[in-house]
Amino acid sequence: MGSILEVNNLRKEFKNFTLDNISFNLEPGYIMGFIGPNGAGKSTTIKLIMNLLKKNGGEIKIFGLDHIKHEKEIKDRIGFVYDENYYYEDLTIKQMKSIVSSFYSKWEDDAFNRYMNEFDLNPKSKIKTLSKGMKMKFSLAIALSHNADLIIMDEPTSGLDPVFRREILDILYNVIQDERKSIFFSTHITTDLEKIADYITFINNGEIVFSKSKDEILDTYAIVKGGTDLLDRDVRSQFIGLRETSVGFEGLTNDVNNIKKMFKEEVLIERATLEDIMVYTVRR
Ligand SMILES: Nc1ncnc2c1ncn2[C@@H]1O[C@H](COP(=O)(O)OP(=O)(O)OP(=O)(O)O)[C@@H](O)[C@H]1O
Repeated sequence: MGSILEVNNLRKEFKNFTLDNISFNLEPGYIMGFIGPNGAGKSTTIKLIMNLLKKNGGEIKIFGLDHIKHEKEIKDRIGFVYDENYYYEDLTIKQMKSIVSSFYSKWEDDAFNRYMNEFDLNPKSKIKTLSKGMKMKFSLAIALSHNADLIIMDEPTSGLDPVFRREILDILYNVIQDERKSIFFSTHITTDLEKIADYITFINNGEIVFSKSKDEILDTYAIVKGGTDLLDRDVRSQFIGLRETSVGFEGLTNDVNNIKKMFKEEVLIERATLEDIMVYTVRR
């Protein structure tokens, strides 16, 4: 089976920002996390994928099909969760569901009702009375109730408490178990990705830093700690980012084997978290 989502050399120009040369692939059965600092271009990329913005260059294929030529067919198979609420505030959950469900050919009322119970939402509540977290739960219930093969979400866990976030992660993990579906979502909560993502795509300043498997990232990146006496120009250049204090240095490498060879027992090597990788890379 081919890729579920294929992005090649995607380009979008705004007056003060350019997203350029964005490429990555997502295969069936996997979860990809999309990370990057504020303003890196995550929402823009997601809007381009969903054809909510017009691209200036590149190619996007979903289920092997061009995302514009086959937009209707593709969107029937995508569950989309977006950080801005796009529902009619004066309608109840039930009324809104009736409108939205009519757009999907494989809508499943049983699944939706199950999520309503699971998420503790009352179908009679008006949308405008829902808290931010409850609106997110409603969006998720819609996205998960029409047999979508690809779930795309822009910061779905922001504004959710840790208990519900964990619940969501478990649900997402279950979604990919049949190995046909995939999930692509942006988040600032990198610990969530450490729990469930298979692949991480990291963008900064409108460009890809990497798009790799989480295991490969966590195997090659490391935090190195040592005394300042070890730092000369050559050594400094081995690090992606470096923080110096009066007693020593702490740096991020993406070639831990080389560092081990260079310094042997002279430095302390620790596992880098996704947050370390993001912070050091952005600050340089
Ligand atoms: N419609 C627009 N017109 C002009 N500039 C825009 C538009 N939409 C986004 N931008 C700019 O594109 C850049 C990337 O924004 P984007 O929302 O994609 O970032 P992000 O990675 O999602 O950030 P955050 O984590 O803060 O949500 C920003 O500099 C933003 O100002």
